[in-house]
Amino acid sequence: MACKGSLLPPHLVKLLDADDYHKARSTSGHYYYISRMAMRQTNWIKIFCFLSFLAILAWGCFFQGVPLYPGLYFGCSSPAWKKAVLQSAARQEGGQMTVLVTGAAGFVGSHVSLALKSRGDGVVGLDNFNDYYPVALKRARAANLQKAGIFIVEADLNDKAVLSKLFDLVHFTHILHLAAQAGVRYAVKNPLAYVHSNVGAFVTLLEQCKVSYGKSSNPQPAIVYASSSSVYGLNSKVPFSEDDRTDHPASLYAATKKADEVLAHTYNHIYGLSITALRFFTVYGPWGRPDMAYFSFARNIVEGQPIKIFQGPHGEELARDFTFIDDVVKGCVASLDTALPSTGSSGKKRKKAQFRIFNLGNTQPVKVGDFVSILEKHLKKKAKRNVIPMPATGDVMFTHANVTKARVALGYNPTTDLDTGLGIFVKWYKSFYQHGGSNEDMLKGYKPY
Ligand SMILES: O=C(O)[C@H]1O[C@H](OP(=O)(O)OP(=O)(O)OC[C@H]2O[C@@H](n3ccc(=O)[nH]c3=O)[C@H](O)[C@@H]2O)[C@H](O)[C@@H](O)[C@H]1O
Repeated sequence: MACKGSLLPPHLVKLLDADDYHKARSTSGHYYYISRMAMRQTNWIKIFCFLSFLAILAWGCFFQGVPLYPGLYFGCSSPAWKKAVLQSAARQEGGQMTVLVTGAAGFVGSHVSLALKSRGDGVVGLDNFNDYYPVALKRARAANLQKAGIFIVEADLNDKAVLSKLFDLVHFTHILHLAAQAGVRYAVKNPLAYVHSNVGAFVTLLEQCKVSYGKSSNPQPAIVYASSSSVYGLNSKVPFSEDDRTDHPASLYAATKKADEVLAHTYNHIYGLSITALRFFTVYGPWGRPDMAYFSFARNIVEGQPIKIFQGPHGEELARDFTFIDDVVKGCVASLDTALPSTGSSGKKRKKAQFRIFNLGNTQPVKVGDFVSILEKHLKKKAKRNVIPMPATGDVMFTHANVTKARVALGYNPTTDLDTGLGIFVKWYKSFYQHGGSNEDMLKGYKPY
């Protein structure tokens, strides 16, 4: 095929003169000669490889529903994508509803999706797999969902085209909207991420829900979504009750969650969407968020790194109403079960629709120092405590939920105390990130803000 110029036998020189060979390139002073025939063959091989690559890509994108790029959905029109969505949305024996869970690869979203699927409800997930914390953990949660038969549409909620295709395909009876830019402190660093995900995406979703099924006049879905204890902001009256005013947010995160509550009211009022807001109180547990204190403190303690414990301006300890994931899952499922149908149709309200707000807390606030002591006990290792003044990044001094309303309307009854819940978390943490295991490096280099 190719000969080094300096080694060409004399009979080939003749051929070269006859221009049957092509001077291809020069390397360290030597010319290479490739026959024109061989070149043509090589070019055909290249073209064949390139076309095969394109064919495989097109097959993956079209028939397997693989996104070409986040938000760019070739697959949304493909038979395989539609089949996967419809299979995931199909109810099994005992299932009463068909739910779109946004943020399905997130902490709370993955737990509730599995709970719904296990009792037979149809569940379709949606998640943008953003990299606020290591994506590998989200992928691992998504793999659990996939094993249970739950398909996650990989898209940004702001992508109207994807939403519209999804709603054309499936008649969702309920939306559990948990997708959000989470984290109180990171909002000082990246405020627009919160506006994009917590405000923009929520409005995009509400707009879709308001017009959904306009043609067939089916009811719009009922919506249950994640608000936050942070809306109580600088309030001093405890425990926090849903009737309290929420006009003094301490962080931009809290302000976006408050904005969601106000927006939800507007859509409920104008379009008859049935809407339930759930104010979560520092939810923790297995498969949790590595940016949160219980997780990042556990990691630092295990690795022998110091932890920063914030304290108030006069040396006061901060306290949180830490709430275990299993209790929150029960609250989410009960909210879906008790949600009344929306009353609007074709974008018009027919009559007043249900509008609810519930605290989902544990009702037993624990000081951060005591919470660290419980972690130390379960990890069997002392923390290197570094007590510092609370930075001006949006934290509040305490949270404490009154859950009477949720008890009455949802039968919500948190039963897991912090000691029990952290014990379960630590067990999961140690098995998931065990030394020498395949997940050990998952958090390498990650530092929560
Ligand atoms: O209920 C909510 O609405 C929110 O709960 C959660 O926020 P927080 O209550 O702030 O939880 P988390 O970060 O675990 O800090 C716990 C405690 O440790 C203190 N804390 C934290 C970090 C640190 O380095 N040092 C420290 O003392 C810190 O000051 C705090 O006192 C969710 O992240 C948020 O998305 C939202 O859902």
